[in-house]
Amino acid sequence: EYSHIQATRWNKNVLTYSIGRYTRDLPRSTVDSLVESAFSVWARASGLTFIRSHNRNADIMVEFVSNEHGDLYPFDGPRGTLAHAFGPGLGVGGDTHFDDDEHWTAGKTGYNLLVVAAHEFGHALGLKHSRNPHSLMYPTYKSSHPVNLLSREDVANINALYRRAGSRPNF
Ligand SMILES: CC(C)C[C@H](CS(C)(=N)=N)C(=O)N[C@H]1Cc2cn(c3ccccc23)CCCCCCNC1=O
Ligand SMILES: [Ca+2]
Ligand SMILES: [Zn+2]
Ligand SMILES: [Zn+2]
Repeated sequence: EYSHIQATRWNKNVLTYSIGRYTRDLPRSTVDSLVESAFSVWARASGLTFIRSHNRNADIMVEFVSNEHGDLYPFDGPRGTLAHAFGPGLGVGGDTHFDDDEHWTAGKTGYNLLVVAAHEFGHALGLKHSRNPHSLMYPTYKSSHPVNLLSREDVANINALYRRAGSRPNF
């Protein structure tokens, strides 16, 4: 079990991710593109770069698992908790798990993978929950979010954590 060295933010601008176990609810290519889209939501707002890798020592491991799955946070069957993500750090840091007892979809029925993944990756980057129901980081699932998912508050919070990483100084 990793001794999870919890950090408040990543100390690098380029992060790798790898997808392990998939869900049977969606074609793999659909999962790949929804995960990529969820990362790009945060990339646009933070200046961070996310690169997909195919080995298990990526910064962020993305997996669909159910019930007991090897960390201290077993899932709970259908509904209830939909997913969780560890905050920035070595080893298990950033790792994101989706409860495969949920019905994952790319649309309005079931739980929309893009919406949930974008919320989880917010946690994986170091964001906490927001009390603003319009925020993507609100603690409960909402199927309807604006097209680009992030509220002004989400953008402000990710900017506070990663001041537009990689941007040029304005002189
Ligand atoms: C915001 C999500 C994408 C991620 C969060 C998990 S996390 C760690 N990443 N913040 C989540 O799963 N929240 C629960 C919160 C929740 C709502 N209820 C629950 C009943 C039992 C347990 C949890 C819940 C009431 C019934 C509805 C259950 C289905 C929807 N579940 C939720 O919205
Ligand atoms: Ca569940
Ligand atoms: Zn887990
Ligand atoms: Zn959350």
